[in-house]
Amino acid sequence: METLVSSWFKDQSLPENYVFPPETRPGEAIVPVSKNIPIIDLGKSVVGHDHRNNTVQQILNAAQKFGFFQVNNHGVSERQNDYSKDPRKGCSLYTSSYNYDNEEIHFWRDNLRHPSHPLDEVIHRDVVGTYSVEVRSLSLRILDLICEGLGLQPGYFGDEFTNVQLLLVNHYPPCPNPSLTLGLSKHSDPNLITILLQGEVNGLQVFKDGQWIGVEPLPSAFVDNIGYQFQVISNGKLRSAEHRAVTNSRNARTTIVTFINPSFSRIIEPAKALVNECKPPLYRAFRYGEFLNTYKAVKGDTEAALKPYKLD
Ligand SMILES: O=C(O)CCC(=O)C(=O)O
Ligand SMILES: [Fe+2]
Repeated sequence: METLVSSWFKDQSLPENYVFPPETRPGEAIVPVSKNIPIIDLGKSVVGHDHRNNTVQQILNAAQKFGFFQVNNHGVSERQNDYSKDPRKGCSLYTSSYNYDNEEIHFWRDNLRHPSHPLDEVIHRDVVGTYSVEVRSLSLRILDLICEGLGLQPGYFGDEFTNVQLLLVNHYPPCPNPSLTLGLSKHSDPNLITILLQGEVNGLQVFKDGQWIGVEPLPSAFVDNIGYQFQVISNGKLRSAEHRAVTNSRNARTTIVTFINPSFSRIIEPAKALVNECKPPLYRAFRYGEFLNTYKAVKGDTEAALKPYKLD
């Protein structure tokens, strides 16, 4: 395994193979934190029909407009999580990305990847197990609220749409030259929906209308974003927004990511209820595993990822 950035960054200037080309590096431009990405109080969705409808509308609007929103009063308990490496259990600790060997330029981050559902594969069962169960139920709750807004039946995303759940920890050490490199380059997430604990250090940015906007770090809130699969299933109604992680020279940043994924063999296609003569399907059916191969091959080219599946 390549050495983690965390173990060598201190006495170094930025190595050549972390310098992004001018068109993709963050540069010196200041990206303001946006107050427009909605922060939704999920507690309100349980106190009566009107509040619930209102929450559904807020989430749906955010998922359509930004592909991103934050939720608080989400029911996930606050706790300090402690993760470690266990090669026997499919838990992996690596630097940059799983594709290190094929990268021309590396990301300024270390990463821990951890299977978190089904639970019999889990280590640290008490801490990671509880966290995973709680975040899973939050994800399914958000999915149900979105289903309600889209006109899909509750539970639409049961079974094979959601049964692979991954937990990743990103660690971005302080960086000697944040303007030249990235923690993660521009991408959309390949999965159905992502639930991210951003912590208190700024760094997540969303690409909206040709501009980068910062996502406000709110330690007690979860950031939620729509993945490619949800864009397809919603027949283009929801957007899988492009985003990236920038670094900074002062503070290390650690984020905890939960990816909710379909199983590899699950057929993904626009939901029948969202397709009719006026709204023909925008995408052909494919298996999730097939998409993942395309996603890996196009190396973060967000246009190219869905291209083979688009119908004219
Ligand atoms: O660490 C972050 O802020 C973003 C992480 C992310 O986008 C990802 O892991 O896909
Ligand atoms: Fe992402």
